Amino acid sequence: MYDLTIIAEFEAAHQLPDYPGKCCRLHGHNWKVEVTVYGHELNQLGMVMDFKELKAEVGKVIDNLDHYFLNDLPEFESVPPTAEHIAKYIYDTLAANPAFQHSIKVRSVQIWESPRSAVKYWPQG
Ligand SMILES: Nc1nc2c(c(=O)[nH]1)N=C([C@H](O)[C@H](O)COP(=O)(O)OP(=O)(O)OP(=O)(O)O)CN2
Ligand SMILES: [Zn+2]
Repeated sequence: MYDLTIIAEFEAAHQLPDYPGKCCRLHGHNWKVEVTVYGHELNQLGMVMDFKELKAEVGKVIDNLDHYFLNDLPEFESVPPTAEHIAKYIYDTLAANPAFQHSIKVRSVQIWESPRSAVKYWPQG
């Protein structure tokens, strides 16, 4: 089995309305996103998947978040845009992509809100 990991970044603002501290105010982060996919079959190039292709698929999801006020997006209408919910949104969107439903699957999505704080999401089971 092979795990492939790529790192992407986006910039976005959010606020956590019920948060008992300064994060209830509008502020932004440079979010770092680590996506890990896995597979055991290698193609004729000796790759599970070209990093370039993986970055492109992740980039399509990140484009939905980049330079937005996350609270305004439909994805965060009923849940707050915490790192937990953002990680799950990226995971679920990638996992719904046919490119990741056969020999290559999404293992986890880790979101870094700052160099000292991260959340990793993967489904149970
Ligand atoms: N589990 C989570 N905890 C917090 C989240 C989150 O999404 N999941 N988010 C926040 C806020 O967004 C806040 O912006 C970040 O808080 P914090 O790490 O405290 O930010 P600082 O840059 O001030 O970090 P320091 O290390 O304290 O300087 C809060 N918690
Ligand atoms: Zn924040």
